[in-house]
Amino acid sequence: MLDHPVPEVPTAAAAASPAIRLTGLRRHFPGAPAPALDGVSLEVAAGEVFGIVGRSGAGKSTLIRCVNLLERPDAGRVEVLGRDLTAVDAAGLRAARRGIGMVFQHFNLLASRSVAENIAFPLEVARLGWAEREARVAALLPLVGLQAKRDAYPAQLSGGQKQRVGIARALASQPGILLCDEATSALDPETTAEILALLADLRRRLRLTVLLITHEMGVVKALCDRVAVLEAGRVIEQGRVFDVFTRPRAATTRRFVAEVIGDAVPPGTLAALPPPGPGEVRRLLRVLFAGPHGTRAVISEASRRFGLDLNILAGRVDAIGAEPFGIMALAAYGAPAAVEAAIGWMQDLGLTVGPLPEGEG
Ligand SMILES: Nc1ncnc2c1ncn2[C@@H]1O[C@H](COP(=O)(O)OP(=O)(O)OP(=O)(O)O)[C@@H](O)[C@H]1O
Repeated sequence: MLDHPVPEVPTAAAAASPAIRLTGLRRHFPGAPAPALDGVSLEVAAGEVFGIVGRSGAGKSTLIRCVNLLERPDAGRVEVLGRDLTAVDAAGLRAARRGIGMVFQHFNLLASRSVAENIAFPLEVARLGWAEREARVAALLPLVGLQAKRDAYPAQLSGGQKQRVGIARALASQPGILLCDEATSALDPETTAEILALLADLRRRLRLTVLLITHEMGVVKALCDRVAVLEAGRVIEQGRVFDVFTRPRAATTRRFVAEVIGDAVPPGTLAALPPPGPGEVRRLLRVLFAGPHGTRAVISEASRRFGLDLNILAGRVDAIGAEPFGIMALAAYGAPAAVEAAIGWMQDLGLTVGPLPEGEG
């Protein structure tokens, strides 16, 4: 087990102060037509895993690099564990950076150094003695499952093994905060799942605060407690992963979550639906059930009680963390009053019922 400093029991005030607080960050690269960051404010609580998702060019890399000031914002504050890093001197910044580990998409290992030597590298830079470095490396290798690869060189490792080295190196200085810059984007799906499981395990064991950026909602779903969606340098939506996934507000967020939520209506489905019969309406609905019960029983009971035809266009029962949910796209056919009554009945049961968002299908 890694001899990792266990955080002191937080006082009420300390528990309330975030591990990372970004306020009004702006970064406009010279000559660029628009700012990469355009007033980003975020708080990451101690011990949480916070994901930032966005398309290519949204500003994710710039944002995460601002947290340890690899990138200096033009304006705004970067507070880590209560210290404003934009205001500290070079020595203060070096010390603060030792408390912030970083994992990179392309691993950034030194090819001429063995696994153990790569992991020890930041400790050499920090001028730790040999015995202490050896002890840290010996504790980290089993933690990332690389005991057998101690003396191997990066060229002899798979992508997943390389990233395990990258993670161990990031943890070598026993940081409380881990930044992950697209840590699984260069890996295949199976290896991605292994690395995500490793990060989840390490986060729990070492009580890490994790800030990660990704363009994959699957990563957010697997690992994060909260998520922010970045678009054109701005946060357009943020919240608990469960809430953002099940009730996305922005169109961009809906497109992102559709990848993993699986309630997207297959193309052409709506055009192929029959028209409503005489005296009937057709309502296209999105029904969300958050809780331990399935949606299907509710749907069939609504159909019987209100004499409706309910055509399921897409749907899925899933869970985010320990929170199960069911989500469905429906075409409801029936008398107008009966359709309204059925919607009211489902809402009374605690389901969220709304129109199918524009552009579906
Ligand atoms: N060093 C730089 N000089 C000039 N422009 C830059 C620089 N770094 C980033 N940019 C620009 O800033 C914007 C945001 O880039 P950034 O890399 O932060 O986005 P991203 O969301 O991480 O994208 P990706 O997923 O493709 O890496 C882009 O328009 C990019 O071209």
